[in-house]
Amino acid sequence: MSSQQPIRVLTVGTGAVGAIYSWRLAQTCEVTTVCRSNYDAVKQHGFDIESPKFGNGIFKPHHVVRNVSEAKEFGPFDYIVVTLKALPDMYDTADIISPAVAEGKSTIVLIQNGFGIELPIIKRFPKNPLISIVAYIGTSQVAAGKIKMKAIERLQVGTHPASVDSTAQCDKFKELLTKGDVLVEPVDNIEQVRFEKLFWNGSFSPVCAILGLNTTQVIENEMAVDLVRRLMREIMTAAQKALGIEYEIEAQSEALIEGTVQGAPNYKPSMQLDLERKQPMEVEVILGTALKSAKENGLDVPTLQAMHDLCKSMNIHHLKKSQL
Ligand SMILES: NC(=O)C1=CN([C@@H]2O[C@H](COP(=O)(O)OP(=O)(O)OC[C@H]3O[C@@H](n4cnc5c(N)ncnc54)[C@H](OP(=O)(O)O)[C@@H]3O)[C@@H](O)[C@H]2O)C=CC1
Ligand SMILES: CC(C)(CO)C(=O)C(=O)O
Repeated sequence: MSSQQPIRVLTVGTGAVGAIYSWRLAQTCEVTTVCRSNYDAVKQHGFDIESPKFGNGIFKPHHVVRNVSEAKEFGPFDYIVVTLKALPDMYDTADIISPAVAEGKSTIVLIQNGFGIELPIIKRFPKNPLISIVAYIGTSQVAAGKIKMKAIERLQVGTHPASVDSTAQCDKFKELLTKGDVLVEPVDNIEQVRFEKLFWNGSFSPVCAILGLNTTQVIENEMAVDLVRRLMREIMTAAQKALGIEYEIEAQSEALIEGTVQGAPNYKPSMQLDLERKQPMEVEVILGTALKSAKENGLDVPTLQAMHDLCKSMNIHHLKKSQL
């Protein structure tokens, strides 16, 4: 990166999360956003963002394009930030970003939920640096280009052991985020962080989604919250085997439920919002990879298996309906 050149960022999948972090990075970088259904709204008016943390404002990216091929004229990009939903059963993220990836040069940044999302990218672009980010944020695109964010925001940022050494690129990216007032928490073991996020995302999210109940309604329903507990226990047991870490399974499950009572009342997880909108849920990266890991380690996880199959069935149903 020369000091004369701006740092160029391409965001692919600029919805709720992509809009927020594109905005924060645009404080120091030249940002191009790939917008799909929100293209016309964003091209004309920019993103209209409401955020108790960052303030309210209109964010006009430096360039707004319809797809990654169109973005190429504004590259080469130092960072390609992926904020698509992680849906490996629906599309191949590597295919989508490939027109903009300069071999060995562009750093690929994943800001997505799920465990194991890095491996297909590393396989396809083995020479490119990779940064893996887990987001704790509540943000939603309520109309095309209109983003509403809740107060709390934090990113856990790390590199992946299977990628080329990406330390320098990761350090620079953390600096850019921090300059945009993002709360950055560096992490050494991103796989552990991603698996541990499944304790909540793999339990509350599918139960809220399938039952159509928010977090408080689930917690107040004895049978529903027991389902959450069983999922948490199975996913924690799977993580113990995969990561070689001992968890206080009972105590940690209860703490997560109590933490939800205090910190996320009446909350609809993103999986629930996806199902309400009849959009695909991130089933494979949230439930499927935990299930696969449990099976590889010889564990019996009946609740996780059933929840995976239920959610996957809903995805297949909505996909079929959308193709009619
Ligand atoms: N929202 C949140 O609060 C949180 C989200 N996350 C994670 O962050 C990630 C992003 O989530 P979020 O921002 O909420 O999702 P959104 O659905 O708001 O954004 C995804 C965007 O990707 C676009 N997109 C999908 N496919 C393509 C494609 N082939 N080419 C170009 N654009 C495409 C969608 O466009 P279109 O509108 O046309 O479908 C949409 O704008 C997910 O992994 C999610 O789990 C993690 C923590 C919290
Ligand atoms: C855990 C949480 C709420 C963090 O932002 C999330 O990832 C989701 O809603 O899916």
